[in-house]
Amino acid sequence: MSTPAIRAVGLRKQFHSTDGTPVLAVDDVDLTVHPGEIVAFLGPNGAGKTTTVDMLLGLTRPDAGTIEVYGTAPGEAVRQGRVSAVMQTGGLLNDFTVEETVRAIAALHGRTDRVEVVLERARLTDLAGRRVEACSGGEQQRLKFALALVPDPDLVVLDEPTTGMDVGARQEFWRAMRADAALGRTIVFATHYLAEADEFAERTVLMARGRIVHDAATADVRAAYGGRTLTFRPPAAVVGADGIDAAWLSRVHDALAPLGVTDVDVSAASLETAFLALTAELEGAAR
Ligand SMILES: Nc1ncnc2c1ncn2[C@@H]1O[C@H](COP(=O)(O)OP(=O)(O)OP(=O)(O)O)[C@@H](O)[C@H]1O
Repeated sequence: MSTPAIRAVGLRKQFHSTDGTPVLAVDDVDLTVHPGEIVAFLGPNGAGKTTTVDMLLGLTRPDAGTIEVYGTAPGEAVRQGRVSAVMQTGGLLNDFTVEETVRAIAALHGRTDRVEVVLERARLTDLAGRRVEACSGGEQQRLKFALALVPDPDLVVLDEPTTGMDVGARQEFWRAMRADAALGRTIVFATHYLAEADEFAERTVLMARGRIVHDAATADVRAAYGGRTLTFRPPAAVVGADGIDAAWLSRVHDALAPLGVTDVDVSAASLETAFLALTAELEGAAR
């Protein structure tokens, strides 16, 4: 069996909040990721995703446990160019163009031969001459992705790379990632969004309160946690400016209760659902 891309055993990290209360950010995490896997770390705010990622990159030292990346200490793997990261925050120089930024980092790595290919992989070739400050948030994240690819790493770690992007930019980002991953790179990313794990990762590690609570094929995690929502359209006559007529809704509740249906929820379609429906409609109309 080849050396695992990541091997963590009994990882633990504790912080102290401002009032001195201990916070166990990562609590006894065991994790093995094999080369070529695409793994999502999924979990709510404060689950411990970023702390785990930081330990993976050698940015934070665990209080207990061990972590190896390709059989060596994380910091060493980063120095060897085997691991790169796309972090939530982090500096890009506003006055540089996209291409100048990539060239500068490529020169530092002694890999100026990689400039064209990484621009292409991050779908930035057409934006090469644009100044960083004129790039959208999504384009700047793709630029960070391009920079991460410069040393041709075996493993790319992304910490919530699409936070703050609109749906279109998110999809563009993942298109670039997916094309690159198809070439065999190992990818680990942290996200809040089940949809991102669902679309992109073959394996999902679900974290909550510092622990791994589920680690399985994404399809299985979806089946266990995704749930299903049944939606229906009420007749127009019961929908007014203030929403659905309360008496009518109460009759719906009464009718459904004997069937064992609970948590009947009336909500506006999410932005994502609405966006996808709209684009499908537009594509349909264009055909
Ligand atoms: N430097 C720090 N000092 C004190 N507490 C910290 C520190 N870093 C993280 N924590 C705490 O550790 C816990 C885990 O945080 P972490 O950032 O790893 O979670 P996360 O899953 O990445 O969350 P998010 O999705 O919000 O980024 C949280 O309760 C957080 O407040």
